[in-house]
Amino acid sequence: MMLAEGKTIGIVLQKSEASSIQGLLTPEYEVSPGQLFLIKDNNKLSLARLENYEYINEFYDEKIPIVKNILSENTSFDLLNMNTVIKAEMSIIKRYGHNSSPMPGSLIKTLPEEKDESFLSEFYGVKNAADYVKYGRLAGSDIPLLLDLNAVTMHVGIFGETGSGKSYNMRYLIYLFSNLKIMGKNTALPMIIIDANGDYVDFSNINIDLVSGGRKWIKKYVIRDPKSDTETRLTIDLSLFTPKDLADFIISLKYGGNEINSLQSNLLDYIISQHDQKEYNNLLGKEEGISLIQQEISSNQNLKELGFSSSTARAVISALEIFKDRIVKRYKLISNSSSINEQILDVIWKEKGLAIIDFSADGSPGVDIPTKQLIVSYISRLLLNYLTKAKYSGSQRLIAFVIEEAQNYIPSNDYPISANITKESLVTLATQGRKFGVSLFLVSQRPAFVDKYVLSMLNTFFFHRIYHEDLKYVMSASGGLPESLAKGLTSLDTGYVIVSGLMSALKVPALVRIPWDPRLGSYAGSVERIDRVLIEDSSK
Ligand SMILES: Nc1ncnc2c1ncn2[C@@H]1O[C@H](COP(=O)(O)OP(=O)(O)OP(=O)(O)O)[C@@H](O)[C@H]1O
Repeated sequence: MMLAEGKTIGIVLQKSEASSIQGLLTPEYEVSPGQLFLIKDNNKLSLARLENYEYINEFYDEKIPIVKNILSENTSFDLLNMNTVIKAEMSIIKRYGHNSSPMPGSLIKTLPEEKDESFLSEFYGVKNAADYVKYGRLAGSDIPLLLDLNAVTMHVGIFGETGSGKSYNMRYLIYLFSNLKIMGKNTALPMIIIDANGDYVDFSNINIDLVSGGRKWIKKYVIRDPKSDTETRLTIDLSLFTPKDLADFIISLKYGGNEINSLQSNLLDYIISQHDQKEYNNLLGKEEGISLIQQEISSNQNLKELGFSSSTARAVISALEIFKDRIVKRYKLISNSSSINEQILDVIWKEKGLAIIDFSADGSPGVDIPTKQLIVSYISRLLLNYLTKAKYSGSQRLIAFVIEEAQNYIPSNDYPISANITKESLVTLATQGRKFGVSLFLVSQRPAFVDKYVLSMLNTFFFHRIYHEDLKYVMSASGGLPESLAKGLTSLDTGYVIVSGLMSALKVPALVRIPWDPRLGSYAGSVERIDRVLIEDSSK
């Protein structure tokens, strides 16, 4: 079958190295770097990406006196217009059933308007386009990019500066992954989302219909008293942590999360280690339990021998007091029957569920970063335990874990936040996840501040407009982008994204437009238009 083609807009004039060609395009057609075109050499079709272009005029040559003359004439602009063409540099990124590069004289064509499944299968060279998720539109065309769900466990990064459209993109992805149709069956990707700013909470109530196509279970978790039956209080189970993790956490909480006094932490580690793991929730999750531990410290005769001074002991007792006030009394975070546990993960798997952990100021008022880290670490451990057990008992499962503001959980060394409790468990998830069926989606405004090792384990990227300082990290994490796309990355319009990596059926980085859908667009985290807010009637 012959692939459909679009309008002819230019001609190839020269072919250089292996996949590089030069051509002329009509100036009537607006082009942008990174855009894709079909090249037709007799009956051989190739797909090419526009790398560079410039508008040139036939009079453009400073040495010719005519230029001076025409510039003083009124009609000069018309003249210039008439004789202007676009000189384009392109590279061939795909050849359809042949191995040659287009010869001079080949036609340059826009992508066709056609987008039925047989066309898409042929265009991308895949067996059956219906097995893929149709995402956005290739820039300058109506053709969706096909995403391969099979590569989702190779982890995904979504990066872009504030306001570049990350949350909208994530909402769009959640929407797509919530309404999958595979071999005629409705299904969805089970997901747990760390929602930093309440960007997804509406999916659990007012906009539940957008995500319930393939799901039978959707829940929002908060760290306060639930206000309605669509909310569940989040509680966690401390027996998943080691005494060292807990000691570090409790001591660091006292110092705002950024410092650990190792003597104090060692002392508390020693005390917690005296107890069975099953007791941790009763001991550290209840006021009485904490009093018991405090007494154990103050009455322990061995501490001096072990090298701990009484002032260290007093400091640990006061750290436990802070932990009690905040984690136990205020957040009521710890429970033997935690509200997210392996049974719930099983439900999330079976019902293709969506769990939204609302870390916004509304869902988790006043909750500090160390506590959020404890929760993220807890969920990572739970996920790995659950999926590992499932795998060893012979059944492959899959749960995606979306982490917004990833720099707070797996910071690079340059980022002034310590995150020992999450870093290790997330690195394990990233490395082991593929085997056991975890798919990490890391979302961040500042990829430069995300741990390099974890960045290197992501294999699919959605790059929105990024800060100049992040360019270097983005380039190295993604294994390089073609210059045409890289140079536009810091000025990309909102609504455009560069998709690269294993999930993309195009195999090479592509510039994609994410269509705006007002139903997906109105949500808690979106910025209101200031001008509209200002003219709203304040007496209402
Ligand atoms: N695909 C799109 N098409 C048109 N407009 C868009 C698109 N995506 C986002 N926008 C606009 O850009 C605004 C910012 O988008 P969004 O909130 O997704 O950015 P963000 O990168 O998540 O920002 P932040 O990091 O501050 O959360 C949206 O409120 C919306 O008005």
